[in-house]
Amino acid sequence: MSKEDLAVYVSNLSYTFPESEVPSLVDINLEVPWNTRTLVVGCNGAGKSTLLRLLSGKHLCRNGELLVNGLDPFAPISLTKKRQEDVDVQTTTYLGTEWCHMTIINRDIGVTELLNSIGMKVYQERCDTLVDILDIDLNWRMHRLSDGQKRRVQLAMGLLKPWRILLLDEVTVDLDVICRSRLLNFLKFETESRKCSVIYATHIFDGLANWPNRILHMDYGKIVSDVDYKKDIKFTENIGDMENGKVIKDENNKIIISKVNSLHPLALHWLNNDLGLPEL
Ligand SMILES: Nc1ncnc2c1ncn2[C@@H]1O[C@H](COP(=O)(O)OP(=O)(O)OP(=O)(O)O)[C@@H](O)[C@H]1O
Repeated sequence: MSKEDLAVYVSNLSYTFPESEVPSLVDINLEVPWNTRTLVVGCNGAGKSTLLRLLSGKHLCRNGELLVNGLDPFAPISLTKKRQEDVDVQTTTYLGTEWCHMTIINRDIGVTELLNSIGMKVYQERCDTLVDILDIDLNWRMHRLSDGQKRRVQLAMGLLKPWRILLLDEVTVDLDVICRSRLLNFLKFETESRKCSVIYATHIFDGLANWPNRILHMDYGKIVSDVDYKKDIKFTENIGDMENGKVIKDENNKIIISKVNSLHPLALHWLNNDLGLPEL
């Protein structure tokens, strides 16, 4: 497959912020196919946001090559030749945590007005779905919302227009477990039903089993592990006399994860009860 036909193609990409002497990304090589969900994992400062922001065209890449949907993400829209099939689709949608702190969002403005301003009527069916799964009340006023409620509005706005590549930068951190799980299901459905891919950087792994196709581990600006979820990972009841939640590699280099103690099912159970919903 040619690099233009991939969702994302990155070759020998290094990036140093203008104010910095140390590179934030070092020789990144990455190919992301269509209809995939990639998780990006790493310590604070590992380079996850920098990578996602470069993919979204927020910073100019000077060292290396970067293509998103076959296009240079930093090139002005007027110079990019969109394919006919992409005319009604956004190439990238980047959703980061900073949105909720913008003054414009924290005004006395209604959710319906905000959604209308970005084309709610054009995407009415998608809008209804998003309002439903994110449990949004269209009468909400932004300045009176909790952080998690603002986040849900951000997600509904960000996901309203269909995108080819969705870059999620830890935006699910303040969602409750039900909302997060519905959102993840929606994104899974999207990637399975139309031409798109999701790259999701997170520190929260509860409820993510069976979601990704691939997991990238970043450290000091480099991709240090690249794991195929189906091929390279196996969950098992227990590994010999090892404690819960341990990880080993077997003789074929497959990653074996033993049973994990998690409070996630309990939280999900309680919140489903609170909302009068059946167990998923
Ligand atoms: N605007 C900036 N100017 C200079 N250096 C920066 C800037 N933004 C980030 N960095 C540096 O780049 C490196 C990677 O940061 P990045 O935000 O990509 O990490 P991250 O993996 O997303 O971390 P976190 O999990 O904390 O969000 C860090 O060393 C950080 O200090």
